[in-house]
Amino acid sequence: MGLEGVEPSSFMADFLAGCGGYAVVDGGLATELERHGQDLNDPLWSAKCLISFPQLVRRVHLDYLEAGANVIIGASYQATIQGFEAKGLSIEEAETLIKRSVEIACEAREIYLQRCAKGYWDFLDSPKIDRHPVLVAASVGSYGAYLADGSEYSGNYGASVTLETLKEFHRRRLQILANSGADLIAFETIPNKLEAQAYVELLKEENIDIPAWFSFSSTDGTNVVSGDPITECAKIADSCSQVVAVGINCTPPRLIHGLILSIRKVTNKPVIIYPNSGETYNGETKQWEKTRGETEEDFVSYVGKWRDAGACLFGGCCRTTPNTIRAISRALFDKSS
Ligand code: MET
Ligand SMILES: [Zn+2]
Repeated sequence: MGLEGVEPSSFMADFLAGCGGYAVVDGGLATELERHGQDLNDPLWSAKCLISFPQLVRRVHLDYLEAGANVIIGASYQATIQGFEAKGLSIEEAETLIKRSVEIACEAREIYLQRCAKGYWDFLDSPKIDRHPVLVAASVGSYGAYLADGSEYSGNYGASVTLETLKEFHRRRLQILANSGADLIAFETIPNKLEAQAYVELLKEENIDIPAWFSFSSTDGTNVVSGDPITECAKIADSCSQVVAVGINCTPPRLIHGLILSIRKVTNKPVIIYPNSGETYNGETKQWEKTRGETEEDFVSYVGKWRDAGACLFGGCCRTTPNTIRAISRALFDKSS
């Protein structure tokens, strides 16, 4: 799609209008791959399946589209050149796999749209299914996600990691993803201000010509995981004309309402939210722990509140499934439920 001749702000406004005012984002990708039997306890996490089981990645994207997603996020969250090299792959192979993550999502969209065109879904009860637009977002996970040592959830990289370190780490993958056929870049689970700043500078320096969203994560409802205030992080996103949505992902549902209100104090850009299930990830044991996890119904009962607070794009992150996305879609669009 790209941005040639299109103002970033109208890109998102047009898309949201085409979706009926609000857009549905997909749910947890890694979660679904695991539910289908994949062991992702690996530094590459979901990106491991780009090597071992790409058909399953495509199937999961398709499941989310069938559940009502207007945006599917590719499997590049933890796909990095450095990570693939550590597995013995060449730089060329690593770059091909990163690009492949977007191609797989585009293939799923193609299959889905063909099925819609054939009227395959006529019997389904979703009135918007034959006309909902679909965007493919290329995922960029944080430097901490690559380290796979839990620092993705602390945002604490230590003093030796500077703005330049982060820019150099992200530069090449971002170039590849920007030229992969994706409609936009999803900077996800951003843990601190420094990394948001690095992304803003890279978007400019590399003349990236597709839009982006910035999505932060929080464990206290006021700050992102590093302790940097969400308002300061959202201001950095607001300063970049290429950013078409700002929001929160992989954060417990109960914290989302307050975070939407804080973000809206500092930006008029559309707000995107895709919370996790409310369980907590233990970086040491690499397990999700049910502290006060919400049920699917609890999660969905929040959707109206989040919409009233001003969010426009809604999905799920870790531990959410196509059922969560189907329920979100119904809550947003089906007046009878
Ligand atoms: C830790 S957040 C992960 C986000 C990514 N889009 C996924 O669902 O796998
Ligand atoms: Zn997540």
